[in-house]
Amino acid sequence: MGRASGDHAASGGPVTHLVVLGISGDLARRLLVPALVRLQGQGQLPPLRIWGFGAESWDTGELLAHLEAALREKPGLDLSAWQRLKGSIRYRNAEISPEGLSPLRHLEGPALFYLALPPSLFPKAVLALGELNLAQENTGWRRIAVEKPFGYDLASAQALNRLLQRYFREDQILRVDHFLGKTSVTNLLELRYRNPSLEALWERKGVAWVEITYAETLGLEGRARYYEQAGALRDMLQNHLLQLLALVVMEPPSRLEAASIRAQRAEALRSVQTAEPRLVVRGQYQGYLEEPRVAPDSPRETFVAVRLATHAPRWLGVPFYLRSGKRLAARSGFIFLAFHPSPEGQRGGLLLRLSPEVGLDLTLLGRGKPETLSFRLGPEPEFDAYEEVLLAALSGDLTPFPSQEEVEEAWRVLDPVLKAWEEGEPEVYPQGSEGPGGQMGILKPGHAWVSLRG
Ligand SMILES: NC(=O)C1=CN([C@@H]2O[C@H](COP(=O)(O)OP(=O)(O)OC[C@H]3O[C@@H](n4cnc5c(N)ncnc54)[C@H](OP(=O)(O)O)[C@@H]3O)[C@@H](O)[C@H]2O)C=CC1
Ligand SMILES: O=C1O[C@H](COP(=O)(O)O)[C@@H](O)[C@H](O)[C@H]1O
Repeated sequence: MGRASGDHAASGGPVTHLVVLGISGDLARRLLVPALVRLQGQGQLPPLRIWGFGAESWDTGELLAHLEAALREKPGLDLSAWQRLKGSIRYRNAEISPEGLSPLRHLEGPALFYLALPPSLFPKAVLALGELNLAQENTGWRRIAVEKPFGYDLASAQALNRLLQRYFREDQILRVDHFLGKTSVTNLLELRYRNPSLEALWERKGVAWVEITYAETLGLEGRARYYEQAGALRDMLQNHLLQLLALVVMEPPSRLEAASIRAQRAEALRSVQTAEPRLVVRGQYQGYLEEPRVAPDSPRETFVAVRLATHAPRWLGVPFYLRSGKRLAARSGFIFLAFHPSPEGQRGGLLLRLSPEVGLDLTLLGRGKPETLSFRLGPEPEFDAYEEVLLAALSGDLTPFPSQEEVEEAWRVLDPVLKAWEEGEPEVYPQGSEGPGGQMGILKPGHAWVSLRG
């Protein structure tokens, strides 16, 4: 690794350092580096110097070959942008410790430290960067991006926040939740903010229940080492799904800007009542125990469903059903607001499609059968979720990053479930199904999950 100080781009502007801890891992290969290449192709990146650290005993050439092989599998990616970007990447095989990261000691200029590491290494990484004084902004801004899951439970998340705050200010800390970078998710906020009339419907008088589902057909994708530690609750529910819930529950922000949006999301999460373990269901797909690197008696859940409630006056008495799982019948992410039934018992609703399609279906009742109007919202997304995350991180826009309070409130909601799950085991469900039958048991009478088969 060469010198890391006093760099200037050919244009004369200061170089931004992007330090990726864990650049040899799956996230970097499949999501972060392709996002960087696309941004490079669109001319969105400042002059960058990328310092990659990983546990593989490679040299820079070997890392580049590994990244390039993955990029070649991505259809439509502009490889000429990769040719321009790759010259700025340097790799080092090092331990995550002050000694291992010591080549960064004399880094000068603005820098983003991105923790693309197993979550168990986050504390070590923060400590190492802090002890090397890399949070100090004497020569340019400094930020740290911490991937999810942020902590393992409430106590570990609080400890990680304390450790971060020993070295970094809150506005230097970026807790990554890539769902907040999805256009389909930002659309939700825009929809509410730009259509104040919708707010009359967006509450208990208009809505009987809310369902938030993120179903995947994918399985472990070679991530057993991580998933065996995490499971569906920590992988999807604590972060992505509770953030979606916050965007539904919150009062619209007074302005579409980071401070206002983060404050409203935090307030919404604060209003959510602590989960009751009897209203949570965990499932495991048949065959999970035979996956490579999975313990033969693993209790890890690949599906979770929960019924939650909030004290927010707007939503008092309205149940929120959240679920996510792997190897289910369909890839389908959506938020469904079920309207109150007609006197004959029929129901309309508003379905916000998040994945794979993005849009909105409004079902209303007439004399015949219910009619559905489908809309697309907004233009084709300009950037994908990780592109948005990287752009925001590099520009210092905190909007897509949950605050300390948001992550801690989300853990507070789920902590009793983690404790209850120290005993018992998940219900097995067939691959390609709607998930474990037990999810029906948490619904209130007359309520139903939206079928994944459409
Ligand atoms: N992969 C994904 O799809 C997503 C991942 N994330 C998050 O991103 C983070 C990283 O995940 P992912 O890339 O999948 O994990 P991986 O296990 O694939 O990669 C982790 C990286 O950390 C390195 N590493 C592991 N142990 C050490 C060590 N002791 N010292 C130095 N480096 C080490 C690995 O090196 P080596 O490869 O050489 O072992 C690798 O570069 C996690 O927080 C995850 O939750 C978030 C969203 C999606
Ligand atoms: O963070 C994660 O998200 C993905 C699902 O998100 P998507 O944007 O790829 O649809 C999930 O597969 C993965 O397990 C989880 O870590």
